[in-house]
Amino acid sequence: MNLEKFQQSMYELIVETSTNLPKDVRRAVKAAAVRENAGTSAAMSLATITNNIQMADENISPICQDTGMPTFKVKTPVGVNQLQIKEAIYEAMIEATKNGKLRPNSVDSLTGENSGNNLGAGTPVIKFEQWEKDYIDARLILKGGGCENKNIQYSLPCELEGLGKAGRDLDGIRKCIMHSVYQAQGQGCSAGFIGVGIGGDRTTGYELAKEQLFRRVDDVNPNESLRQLEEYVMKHANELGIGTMGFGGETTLLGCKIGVINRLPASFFVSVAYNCWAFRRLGVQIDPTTGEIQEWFYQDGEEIVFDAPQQEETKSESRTFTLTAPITEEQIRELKVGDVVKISGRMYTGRDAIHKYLMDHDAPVDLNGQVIYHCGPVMLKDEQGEWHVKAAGPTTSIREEPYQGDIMKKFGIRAVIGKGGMGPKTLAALKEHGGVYLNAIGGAAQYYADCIKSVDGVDLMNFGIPEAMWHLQVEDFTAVVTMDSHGNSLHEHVDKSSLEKLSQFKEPVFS
Ligand SMILES: O=C(O)C[C@H](O)C(=O)O
Ligand code: SF4
Repeated sequence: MNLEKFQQSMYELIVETSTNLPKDVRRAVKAAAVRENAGTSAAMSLATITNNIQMADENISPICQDTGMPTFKVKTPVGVNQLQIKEAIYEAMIEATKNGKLRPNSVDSLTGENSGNNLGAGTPVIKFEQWEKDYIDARLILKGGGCENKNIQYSLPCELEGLGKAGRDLDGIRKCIMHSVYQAQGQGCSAGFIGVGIGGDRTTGYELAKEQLFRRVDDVNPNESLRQLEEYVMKHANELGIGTMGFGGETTLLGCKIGVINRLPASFFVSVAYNCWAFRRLGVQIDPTTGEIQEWFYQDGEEIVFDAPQQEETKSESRTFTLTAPITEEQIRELKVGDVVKISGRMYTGRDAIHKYLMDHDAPVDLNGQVIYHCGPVMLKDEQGEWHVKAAGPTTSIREEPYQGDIMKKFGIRAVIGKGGMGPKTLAALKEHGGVYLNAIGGAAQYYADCIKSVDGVDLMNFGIPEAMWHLQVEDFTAVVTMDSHGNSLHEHVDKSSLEKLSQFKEPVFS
C-alpha cells in the first residue's frame, strides 16, 4: 500500500469529520429547524446552529471546539498490515491537531497533563476488523465529552423516576430509553441522537450502543420489534418539551438507533450512548493498493441548504441588553430569565481546572465585575507568537456546580456563560451575590469564535490549551439569561415539566 497516500486519506477523513457535518445529520437538523415556531429560543438557537454548520464548512474549522474522543472503525481485507494503518492514523492525528482541526484533547488522568497532540494511553480509539471484501472501510466518529457524560446504563429490573418499575422485557427497555432522553436534559447539546445497546455485559452493551451511531440516521431497523421501538421513541421523546439546548421546544431527539445482542441469564443491561446535535461521523472506502479514497459514506443526496431565517424569525420575543465588563450588581439585578444579553469587551475563560484552582488560590487577574466563560477553545499560535481562536463554544456548566457560587462571591464575578445550566447551589449564590447565568448555544464554536475579536493574554497555560484562562476581547457575544438573581431558573422549570411529561409514558405499551 502507498502509505503516504493512505496517511493523507486519513488526514482528510479527520478534517472532514471535524468540519463538515454529514448530510444525513444535516437533514435531521433541517427538519427540526423547520418545526420550531419563529421567535422562540428554540428557533433562534437552531438558527445559530445551522449558521454555525455553514461557517464550519466555509472556514474548514471545527464545528464544535470539543473534537471529542476520536474513534476509528477500520475494516481491512486479509493481508493488509494493520500496524501500518495504526501508525498512519497517529501521524494524521498529529497533523490535524497542529493545523487546528482537532483540539488537543488527550489528558493524563492522574497528572492532568495534556499530551498536546491527541495521542496518549487509550487515545485515539482504533477498532480493527478483518473482512472478505477487497477494500478498506474506515469510519471515524468524534464524540464530545459533554454528550459522553450523558451516556447512561440501566440494569433491569429497576425503578425509574417518572416511569416506575422497568422490567426485563421490551416495555422495560422502552422506559429506560425514554428516561435516558429525560436525564440528558439540554446538557449534551440537545437535540441529540441516541444509540442504544440491549444486552451484552457492561462493556459490550456500551460498545453496541456506540456501534449504532454508525448507522445512517434515516435507515430502517430490520428487526421489526426494534423498528417499532425506534419509531415510538422518536415520536414520544419529542413530546418531552426539553428542546434545543434544553430551552423547551418541539425537537428533543433527532435520531434513535437500537441494537440487540445476547446477555447472561443474570444480567440485563440497556446502554445508551448520547450524541449531541454536532454528530460528527464520516467514513471512506479506500483502495488498499493506492491508499486513495474511492468513496465517502453518509454524504449522498442533495446539498442541504439551511435557509437564512426570515426577519420575523430572528426577531426575538425577548428583551435585549448590552453589557460590558466591569458589570455592576444593579445591571445584573435588572436581568430576568428569557432576556437576551449581548456582551462586548473583556471576558475570561475558565473551566474545570480553573474552578478547582480558584477555590484555594488568588486569581491571576482582577475578576471583580467580570464575566467568566465556561469554554475550552481551539487555539493556534502564528509565526509572530500571536494566539488565534479557531473554535470557541461553551462547555457544560454543571461540572462547576460545587465551586461556582463560592468563586463568584470570593472574586466578585457578575456573570458566567456556559451551557446546560447549573444547580440549586449556584442559583442561591446568584440571588445572594447578584449574579447571572447566561446560556450560550453549545457546539456553535464557529459562531462564537467570530464574536472574539482578539486574544489579549493567557494565564495558567500549565493546565493545557482547553483549560487555561484566556483573556478574550469580544463583540456582541450573544447568550440567553436562563438563571437570574431573583431565584428563577429555566433549567429547573424545564426539568420539572419534562418529568411530568415523562410520567405520561408510564403505562405499558409493548407488553
Ligand atoms: O469540552 C468541551 O469544550 C465541551 C464539552 O464537549 C461539553 O459538552 O461540555
Ligand atoms: S459542546 Fe455540545 S456540541 Fe460540542 S461536543 Fe460537547 S456536547 Fe457536543
